[in-house]
Amino acid sequence: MPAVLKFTDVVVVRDQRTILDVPDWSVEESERWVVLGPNGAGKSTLLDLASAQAHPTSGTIEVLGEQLGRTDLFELRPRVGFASTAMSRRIPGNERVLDVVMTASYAVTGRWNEQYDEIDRRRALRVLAEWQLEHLADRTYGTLSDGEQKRTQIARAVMTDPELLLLDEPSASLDLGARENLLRSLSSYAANPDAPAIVMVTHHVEEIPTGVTHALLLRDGAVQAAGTIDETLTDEHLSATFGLPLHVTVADGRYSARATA
Ligand SMILES: Nc1ncnc2c1ncn2[C@@H]1O[C@H](COP(=O)(O)OP(=O)(O)OP(=O)(O)O)[C@@H](O)[C@H]1O
Repeated sequence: MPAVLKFTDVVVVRDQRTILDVPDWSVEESERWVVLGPNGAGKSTLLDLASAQAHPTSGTIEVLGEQLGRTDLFELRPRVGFASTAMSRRIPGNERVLDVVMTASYAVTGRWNEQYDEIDRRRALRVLAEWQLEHLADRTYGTLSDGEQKRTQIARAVMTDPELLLLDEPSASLDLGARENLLRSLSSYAANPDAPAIVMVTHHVEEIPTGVTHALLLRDGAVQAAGTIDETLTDEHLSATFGLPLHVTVADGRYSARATA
């Protein structure tokens, strides 16, 4: 079984500056990764590569066993679920929530003339129910709260039954209750052995759902540490990543961090 994601000697250069340098990183099917790092560390760039939205300047990337640059992206992309604020901005505000989720089957945003099967509709309704959104199926996307929009983005990302799920800051900007509810949903989704491999980006260790197995820490485009979450999310690695002395605590599978000086 090949790795779900494999980066080898990957370098991304923009404006003559190296914004990402990942010599060796792979994600296996059963793994759930969190990618942490300060603003500008290269986290979104990493997800753009993993979702086959961008190519590296050098190095090789294999997504679901297919090497970028040697594969048909239109076949590959539907196999990868991707939820991010950038994707959210492409969703028309007047689109019905059910359609936002259903159009994922056709890799489009904004309903046009596609013919949808009853099977797509039933699946979309099931996915909406799984993410506690069924009561909002007929609402328009633009009228949803931030928390409801985040859930809808994730529902859309899982609609195609992806083999890899990428989440860019799924709980950013949510209030405490909405964040905790979303983290609970993500934890139970991740706990299902049939769930795909997950790579989730966040700025805050408090936003890591229970069940995450691995962590990749980035600073200025470079990997500070990567591996199992308990070996990676240490005081030493986190302090080096964020550039100040930090103390990490874990309680019931949830992490928190605070400055020590
Ligand atoms: N097309 C581009 N041209 C020039 N610089 C770029 C380009 N895309 C990204 N960058 C720069 O690369 C760096 C990494 O950006 P990226 O968005 O991946 O970081 P990030 O870790 O996701 O940041 P944040 O947490 O603020 O979202 C930043 O300094 C950004 O300004």
